[in-house]
Amino acid sequence: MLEIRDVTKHFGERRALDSVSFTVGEGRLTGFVGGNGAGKTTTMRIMLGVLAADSGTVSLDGRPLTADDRRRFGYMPEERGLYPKMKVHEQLVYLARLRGLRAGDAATKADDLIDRLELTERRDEPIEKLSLGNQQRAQIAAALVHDPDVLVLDEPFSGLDPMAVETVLGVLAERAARGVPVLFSSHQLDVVERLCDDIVVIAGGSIRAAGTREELRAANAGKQWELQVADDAAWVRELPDVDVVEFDGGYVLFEAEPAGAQSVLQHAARRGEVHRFAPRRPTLTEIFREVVQ
Ligand SMILES: Nc1ncnc2c1ncn2[C@@H]1O[C@H](COP(=O)(O)OP(=O)(O)OP(=O)(O)O)[C@@H](O)[C@H]1O
Repeated sequence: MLEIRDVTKHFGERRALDSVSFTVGEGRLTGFVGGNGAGKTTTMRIMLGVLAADSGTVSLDGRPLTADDRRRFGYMPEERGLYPKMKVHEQLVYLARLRGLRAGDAATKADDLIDRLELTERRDEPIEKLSLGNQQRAQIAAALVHDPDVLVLDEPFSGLDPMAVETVLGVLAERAARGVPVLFSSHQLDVVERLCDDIVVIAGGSIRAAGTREELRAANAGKQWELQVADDAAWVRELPDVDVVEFDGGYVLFEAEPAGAQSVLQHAARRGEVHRFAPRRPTLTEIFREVVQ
């Protein structure tokens, strides 16, 4: 498990991170979401040891991280850093060799990733000749080629078309399934919501929410309830302490305290058939809006 605890970082007078703590569990795909300037890149750089924290710790399986541990990390930095003139396969082999792989292994792993990330036809082209989306795939391959023990990826999905997002997701999910903790930042809340086991939300340099997708949705469920009945549900409007938010025939979305909601259910049951009654779970976009305020 990768753990960041109480990390604070200033740039001059400006506090970029304020006592940031969260964990990335083994085999968990963890999405790190936050608006521009929220502190994602700074947090990731500190995890990788590219930047020093003012205070706080980063540990792996309960021990402070060492330089050796970090050699076993796969990192995709915000500033993409492949050699423009080097060919895709050549570049990946070079990086794998730097990380200590033997020539034969490096070549096999490079070719596997090139195939998995659908770059086969670009294998022997220089990076600078690739489209931006394909350069991005090559960057992801570069972070994975030495079979890292931990993955930290800054915006791996930016600039990818929906098909490429699926391809990359598949590759990351495979690594997670082997037990690798995977942390990636993203602005694409729909991707994070669909894919992640765990979600960490940061705003203004502090963590605003963290947990499994379901925990976050349950914790932020608020006071909204959904009711679906067989007949017209206009009567809900007449009840005290209930605010109807949306209404369509037999469907009502309303706000109420738990006791008020139970009273709506009792009314509904007395009147006829109840098809559905449940607290409404917010989407990640709604939670995000709520917690970053
Ligand atoms: N090297 C630096 N010098 C001064 N300020 C910095 C530096 N790096 C980051 N900051 C500031 O720290 C804060 C956090 O920035 P960071 O890049 O970590 O945010 P982010 O969440 O990655 O944003 P984005 O999604 O826009 O990349 C911002 O206010 C930023 O201006």
